[in-house]
Amino acid sequence: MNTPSLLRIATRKSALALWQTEHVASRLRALHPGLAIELVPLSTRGDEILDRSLAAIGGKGLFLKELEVAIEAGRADCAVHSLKDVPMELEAPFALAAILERADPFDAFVSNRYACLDDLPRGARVGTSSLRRQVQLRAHRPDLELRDLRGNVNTRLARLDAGEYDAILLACAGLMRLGFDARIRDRLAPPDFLPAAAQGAIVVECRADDTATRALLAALDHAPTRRCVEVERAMNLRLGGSCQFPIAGYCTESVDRWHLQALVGDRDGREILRAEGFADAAGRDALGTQVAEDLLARGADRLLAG
Ligand SMILES: NCc1[nH]cc(CCC(=O)O)c1CC(=O)O
Repeated sequence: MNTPSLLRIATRKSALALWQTEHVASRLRALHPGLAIELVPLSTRGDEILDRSLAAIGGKGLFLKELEVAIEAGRADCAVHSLKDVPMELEAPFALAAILERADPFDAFVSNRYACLDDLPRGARVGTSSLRRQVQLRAHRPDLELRDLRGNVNTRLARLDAGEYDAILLACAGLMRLGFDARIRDRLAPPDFLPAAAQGAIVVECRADDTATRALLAALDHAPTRRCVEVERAMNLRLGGSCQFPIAGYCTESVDRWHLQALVGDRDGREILRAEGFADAAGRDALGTQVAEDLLARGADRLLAG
C-alpha cells in the first residue's frame, strides 16, 4: 500500500465545521509529519435551508450529501462531520473510518438572565428547533413557550442576545469548540435530560475500500467512544430515527459494562417514554436494539408516527 502524500478533507463552511476539520487536520499533522493536508470547503443543502425547520424538511443526511459526492467524484479523500448529523445507515461505498474521543455530550442551557431551566419564569420563551430538545423541555416545564431557532451556533447566540428568547439550548460541545464555554449557564444532564445519539463525537468518513486513507485515519479512532456511540446509533436505527426525530440516547462505558438510557417523545411533547438497559461485552451489540424494542413494545412507534 502506498502512503499518500496529500490528504484532501471535505468540510462544511460553518465555524463549527471548520473548527472540527482543523482539529482533525492538526491531529493528522502530528501523526504524519510528511503529509500535506488540504481542506475542501463545501456548502450542503442543510446549510442553505434556513427558513424551514429541519424536521419539516425531513431529509436524512442533509449535511452530508455534497461532501460524499465530492469523495465519490475524487475531489476529496474524506470528510469530517458531527456524528449526530450522520444518518444511521451510510450509503454503501462509505465507512466511518475514525470516531474521535467524544467531548461533552450534553445540551447547554444558555441565557443572559437566568442561571438554569428551573429559574425561568412561567411562560418564558425558549429557542430550539430540535424536536428532541422540545419534547424534553415540555415534559419538564409545560409552561414554557418554545420558539423555533435555526442557524449555526453564532447565529443562534446572536438571536438570543438580540432579545428574541429568554434562553436557548445548544450542544455543549459546539459551544466549547468555538470558545463559548462561558455561555454555558447549566448542563442538561441525565437522567432527566438526554442528548442525541452520538452528540459530541466527531467522525471522519471515507470510501470503505480506500485502504490508504483508512490507514492514515485509524489512529484517530477512540475505541471507547466508538463502542458507546454504536450502541446509541443502533437504538436510533431500530426506532427508524435520525436527528430529525424526538429520540434521545446516551450510553456510558465502565469496566466491561455498558449502560444505555433512551427516550422518545411525541411531536406535541405531551408524552414521553423512557427506557434503559445494561450489557456486558457479550451483550453490547444487542443493547441498543433491546432498549429500542422495549420502547416499541410500549408504544414508541405510535408516538413517533403522531
Ligand atoms: N445539529 C447541529 C449540530 N451538530 C452537531 C452540533 C454540536 C457538536 C456535536 O454534537 O458534536 C450541532 C449544534 C447543536 O446541536 O447545538
